[in-house]
Amino acid sequence: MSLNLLKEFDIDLELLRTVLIRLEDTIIFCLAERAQFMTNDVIYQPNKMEFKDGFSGSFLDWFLQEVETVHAKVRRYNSPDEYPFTKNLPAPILSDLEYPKLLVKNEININDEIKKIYIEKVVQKISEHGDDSNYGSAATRDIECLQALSRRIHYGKFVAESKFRDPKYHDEYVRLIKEQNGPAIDKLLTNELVEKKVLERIRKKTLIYGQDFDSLTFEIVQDPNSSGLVCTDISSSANISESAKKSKIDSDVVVELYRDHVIPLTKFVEVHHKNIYKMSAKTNPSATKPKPSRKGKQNWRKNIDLSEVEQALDENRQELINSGVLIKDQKDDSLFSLDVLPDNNIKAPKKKLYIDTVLTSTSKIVVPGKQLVTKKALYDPAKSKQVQAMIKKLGSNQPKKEKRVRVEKFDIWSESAPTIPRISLNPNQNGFSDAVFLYSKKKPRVPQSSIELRKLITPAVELPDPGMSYIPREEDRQLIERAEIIASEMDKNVEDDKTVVDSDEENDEETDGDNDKDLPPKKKPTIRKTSAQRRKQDRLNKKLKTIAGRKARKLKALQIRRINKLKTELEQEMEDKENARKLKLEILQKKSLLPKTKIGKYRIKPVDAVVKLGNEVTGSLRTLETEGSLLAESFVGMQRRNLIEPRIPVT
Ligand SMILES: C=C(O[C@@H]1C=C(C(=O)O)C=C[C@H]1O)C(=O)O
Repeated sequence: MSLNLLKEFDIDLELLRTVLIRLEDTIIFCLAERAQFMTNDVIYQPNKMEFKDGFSGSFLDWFLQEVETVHAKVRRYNSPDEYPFTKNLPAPILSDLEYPKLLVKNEININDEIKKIYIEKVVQKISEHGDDSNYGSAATRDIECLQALSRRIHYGKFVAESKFRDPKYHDEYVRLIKEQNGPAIDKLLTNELVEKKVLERIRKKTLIYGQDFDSLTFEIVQDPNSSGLVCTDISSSANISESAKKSKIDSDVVVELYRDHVIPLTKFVEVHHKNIYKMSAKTNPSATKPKPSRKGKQNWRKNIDLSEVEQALDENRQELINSGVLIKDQKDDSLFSLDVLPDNNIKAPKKKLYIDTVLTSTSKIVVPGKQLVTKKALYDPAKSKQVQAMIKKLGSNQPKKEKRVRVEKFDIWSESAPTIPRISLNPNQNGFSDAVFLYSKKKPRVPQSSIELRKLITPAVELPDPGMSYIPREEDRQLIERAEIIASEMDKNVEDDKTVVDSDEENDEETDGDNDKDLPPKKKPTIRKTSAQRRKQDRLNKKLKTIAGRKARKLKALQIRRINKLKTELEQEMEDKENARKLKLEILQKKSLLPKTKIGKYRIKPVDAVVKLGNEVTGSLRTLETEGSLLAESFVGMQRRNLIEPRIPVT
């Protein structure tokens, strides 16, 4: 039976259940009708067909949109029990019908979920897989099935409203709604006995409606309670396997559809419909307890102020429109998510940071023992183009390159320093890096501490020579005088060396300057000439060549002579330097063996021999006192041996 919702009626639960039972038949017959056709999956897939009106979606969606547009225009969806699958339908072209306010206003619509389940789970089970091109017929049956399922499931709103008003459970509902306890509301709404009956009835109906009636035998008799006829003693002559094969639709599929989808979705709608009261329970407790109506149930609302309920419903409606589910019903992980994944768009900066370039060391100075700077990193004039051009120009009279010698690693603390062959530091001959190599491998001169020296040549306590306090021995004094002469010579030599080295450096600068002048001039850009100009130029060039040739030969001979002369001078100079260096080393060697003349700023003043002359000795020799003081002499001796620093006594 179907309710006329335009009329006020008592929203009685049993009445509502009869509507649901009636809808069972509709659904079973619609499914049986759809089962005539193959699945024709292409009608559910978007963009498989080209629509001339530019629609982009599936064939079924297009069909639904067109059908529901017409239904919307004739205000089908103003009815509280009708819900469209298509969004943004046009407004009715007829004036609105006035429906009694049975339900609080709400927008709960789960048709998307219903369509998804129908296409993916129901059609695939009631129809044979394949494509029979009956796209229009199949889609028409689909729309009938979808609309019947949608009505049945959304009837849950009426069932919920009816149960909420039941005085026996009203307070319990209000308490659970205040607590927003969805599961408890679901439990209170559930009636397992009714659900069991529904499934049994579905099974029977599907088996009977679906089977072949010709094989049935039954009595048709007058209904004693009405003028109608009824069937009795129904039996089937077909055997079981035959009847199952001929059934229009598989009863298991329909029972499964109700058990797993229709009943759960109906209760989902009931719970959500109940929840939309939650705001009223919270904000206006009095509004939740309906006052007993003086004129029976029909007028019970007239005594209650529902403005707060309306406002709460509007807020909930907005939540349901936005997300289809009330926010309080959603779990935290569906509302919030942690972004723990790395963001791949952030690319490491490719460009080297300026600070890194500033901080990287570009020094070419090699720390001895550290990783040598590679040859490439160092400028090597022997390899530069200009030098190569100059060498070519001056012919092959260049001094032969000395063989590059590598020395092995050695222990710098070993007693004997390895003999390192002398290698010229001229970058043209051995390569600047070789020179660096040698210097970095040369045994660093370990300064001998003066204490060690003293151990070598002076006893810890210098005993005064016999007669020292009076007159030193002749040979001793001569030795001291000679040492002083050598020391003064050495100082003089050091001065000379300084001047010699300076003059050498000046010479080097001069020759370098000369070299720069000899470098070949930079190329000038060539300008294209006419043939006459070229011929004239050739003639000129020939002339110049002969002149230049003569000049060049002269210049070359001069330079070659000059080279030889330079070479002998250079060798002589190198030899002198070598000798001077050897002499200097010898002197330094000898000097290093002598105790330091002084430490600190002050020299030890030479002490006159402490001796009494003949005319100073008076009186008896018995009363003669010793001259000088052993302590003082030892003190001066320690200063002389650089054990203590000579100081000027502060008086
Ligand atoms: C519809 C009702 O509420 C629930 C839903 C049912 C259904 O969808 O068939 C059946 C019983 C209840 O669990 C009802 O009580 O009749």
